[in-house]
Amino acid sequence: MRFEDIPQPDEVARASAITLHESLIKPVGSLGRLEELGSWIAACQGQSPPRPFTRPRVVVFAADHGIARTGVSAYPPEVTAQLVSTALTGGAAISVLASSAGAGLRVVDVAVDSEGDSPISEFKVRRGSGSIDVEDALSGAEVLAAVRAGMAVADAEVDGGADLLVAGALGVGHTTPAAVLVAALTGAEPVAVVGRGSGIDDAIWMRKAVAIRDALRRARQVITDPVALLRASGGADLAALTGFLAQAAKRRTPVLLDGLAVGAAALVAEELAPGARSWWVASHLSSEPAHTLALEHLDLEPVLDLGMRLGEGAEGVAALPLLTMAVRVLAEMSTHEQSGVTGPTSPPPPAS
Ligand SMILES: Cc1cc2ncn([C@H]3O[C@H](COP(=O)(O)O)[C@@H](O)[C@H]3O)c2cc1C
Ligand SMILES: O=C(O)c1cccnc1
Repeated sequence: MRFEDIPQPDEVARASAITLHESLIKPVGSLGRLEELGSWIAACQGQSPPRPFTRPRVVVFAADHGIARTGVSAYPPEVTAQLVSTALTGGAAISVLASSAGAGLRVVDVAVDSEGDSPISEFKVRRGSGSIDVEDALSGAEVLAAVRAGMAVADAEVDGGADLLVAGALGVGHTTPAAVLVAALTGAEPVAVVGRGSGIDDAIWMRKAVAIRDALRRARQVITDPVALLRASGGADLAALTGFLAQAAKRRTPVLLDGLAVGAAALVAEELAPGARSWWVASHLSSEPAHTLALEHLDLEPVLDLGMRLGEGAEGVAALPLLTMAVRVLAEMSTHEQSGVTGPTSPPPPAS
């Protein structure tokens, strides 16, 4: 599986937004990163000024992980299903943050270890995953089903009018496979990617480091094949996120990336769909060390550094209000000409 011909954002629209910024009533460049973000959205939409968002959507992929049974998380595996229910009824961090930022929330159960069908389990590929220190996370058929599920959700969201996507993941234990994917794709040593996840103590940290070392040994055998890597060392959430991020790019839809799990999937998605990263912005730098490595590898500069380490889309949606501001600046601010405000005494330096 490979995504050919990922389109690129429209550089004419980006240049036009940069020129528009120079004519607005503010010293040139004075809105800093907001200017760059606004121009990026103009490029993604292919028009300057860009349209303010009408349907931003947070999509959170939920899954359990076999490795969690070996004791690599601060919380027991049943918490995943409980968190999914809470996210749906409005009490989770992402429920509150998405609602505050004016974004709709969709939770997709791709492999939660729970019984029965529910409206969010349409794309469920299995319950949990294999314990990646000793076995594959998924079968060959399951990994393809999960990647395709992510693609189908991206298509459904874009067809439903989503004009900005935020990707998130929820699942006890997922910082372990995410760290393994990052180490595999960046060449980092196991110890450099072990983070505190959900708040683990030193004893759990040691177990997690061993699990990551053992899983990485297996991962390195399939390093050149992104789908095989997801099968061996990922999980259904990470695979679905990979499909989601690649397909969003294919559909010319900008995405705000979340924390470690999404950063790891983004690394895999860029391997499968070269150039897809032009459609993504890193919202926040997680305090997970592997997240820093993933963003450096992707050459993505995080917008925020608030000391968050949560995932579940919360880190991703945190930058949405800033992105909304960035778009509205271009769409609504007056130019010197419109307002009669005198421009600079000397011509502005060329935009960098
Ligand atoms: C109550 C609660 C809410 C969360 N929201 C996100 N996570 C985050 O922590 C988990 C990953 O960390 P680890 O790999 O250490 O298990 C994931 O569920 C992730 O989404 C949560 C974790 C908990 C416990
Ligand atoms: O960045 C993440 O995705 C993350 C970090 C800590 C715990 N859970 C998730």
